[in-house]
Amino acid sequence: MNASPIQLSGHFRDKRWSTSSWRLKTAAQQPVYDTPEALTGVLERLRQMPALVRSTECASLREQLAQVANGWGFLLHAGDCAERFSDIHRQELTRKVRAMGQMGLLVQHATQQPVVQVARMAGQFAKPRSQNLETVNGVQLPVYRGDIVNDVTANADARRSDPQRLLQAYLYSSAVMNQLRSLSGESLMSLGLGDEAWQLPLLGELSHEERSYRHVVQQLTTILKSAPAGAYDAINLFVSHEGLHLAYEESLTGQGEDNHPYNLSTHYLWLGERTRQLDGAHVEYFRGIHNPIGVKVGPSCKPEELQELVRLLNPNNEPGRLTLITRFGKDRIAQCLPPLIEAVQQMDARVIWSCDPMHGNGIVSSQGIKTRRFQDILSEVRSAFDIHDAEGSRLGGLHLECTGSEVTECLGGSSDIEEADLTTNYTTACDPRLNASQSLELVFMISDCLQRQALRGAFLKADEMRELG
Ligand SMILES: O=C[C@H](O)[C@H](O)COP(=O)(O)O
Ligand SMILES: C=C(OP(=O)(O)O)C(=O)O
Ligand SMILES: [Mn+2]
Repeated sequence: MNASPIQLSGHFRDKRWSTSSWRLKTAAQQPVYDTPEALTGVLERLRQMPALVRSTECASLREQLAQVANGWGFLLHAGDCAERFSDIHRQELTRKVRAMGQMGLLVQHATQQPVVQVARMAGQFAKPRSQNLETVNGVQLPVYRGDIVNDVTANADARRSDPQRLLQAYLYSSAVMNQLRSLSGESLMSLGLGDEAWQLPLLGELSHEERSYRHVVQQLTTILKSAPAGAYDAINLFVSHEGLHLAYEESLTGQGEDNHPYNLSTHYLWLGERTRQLDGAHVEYFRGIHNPIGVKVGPSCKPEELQELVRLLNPNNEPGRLTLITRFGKDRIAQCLPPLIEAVQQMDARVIWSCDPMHGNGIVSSQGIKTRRFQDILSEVRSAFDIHDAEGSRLGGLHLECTGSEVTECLGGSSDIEEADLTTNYTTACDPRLNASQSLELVFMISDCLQRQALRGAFLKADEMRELG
């Protein structure tokens, strides 16, 4: 169901879009290459490469997201902050897919509605940074900008922007896609969902939470064992990455089967908090592609600015096209979110609201390690549900940085990670991720909120059905 178009204000209305029109604008956060001819050659090669996704898959995701925007279902969007070439490893990928699947099952169990799962995977290689330079052991170096640009190792050679990495990023993405496609439709059980996979280390044998978590897992296990194949646990992941490195994104943009332009390297892209300038190159690129897209919204975003972004990115007000991914931090959400919800309501814009409780809750440990507290993450998600409820809106998605193994990057949770534990298994190249048990625990801890919003969705759906007669 399409809503009425949103009146476009301002300068974009008559301007022609092309895959390269972003080049006429200022592009923030782009790497500088010292061998431009090598870059040109690589981009030319990328333009000839096969698509990694079909535009029909992007369109199907858009339709599924339209249901979510209309109040039915939930978007679970999760994965690494920064994928690494060296992490592309069969078993590691299987663990990530299994963890996503388990989170999806918990959401589905709580909501009894479809869960649309989008992984930050198969191309999440480019990172925007707060600073261009950093000092490591007294030496000043360019920052790490993701494996698509340079290497995280702290020396000048590794940190040089290398155009060949664009081709490597494409090839690694295609290897990941290949594994995901080979698993598509398989039963999650086939990835091993025994007791161990569901363990939350330290909830405490007799605590109320442990008992009710056990109960949910038992119910799920019974359902999974008796459900017809694929009914409840089929692996069905879409992939996404931040659309940051515009020359790369341009090279992999082509005509879809419906004749519209699509980014054919991934199903879904999002625009980052640092690159969503209204007159910037990223907004220009994003407005022309037909993939479903997201935009990060942080504390600096003013209501009128958000309205303009919504107009530019979803002028026809199509549900499923645009997700607003808010990331304020647990202490700022109460102040920042309500005026933005009201601004979007005023326009009657059909968007999905998703909560990213990771990027506003970063802290630095006493040993100088980037981390986040499980409790802060949980607190922002709970507040997001409450605020949407109070505003007559609906939280339709959750955006997490997490992984499938037991890393020690975020503090707290049932694995009770303390500052001193952070170095035990800290492997992220950028931001700290929830480990597998912290991710399950987080989703379990918001089951009550999910149930509540699912009920709202069910009422909305019933209204819509009545309207349709
Ligand atoms: O993933 C998000 C950003 O790239 C990351 O938070 C930036 O980190 P920085 O502030 O260390 O540059
Ligand atoms: C860069 C990211 O987030 P943000 O743009 O919200 O800072 C991210 O999601 O990794
Ligand atoms: Mn991040």
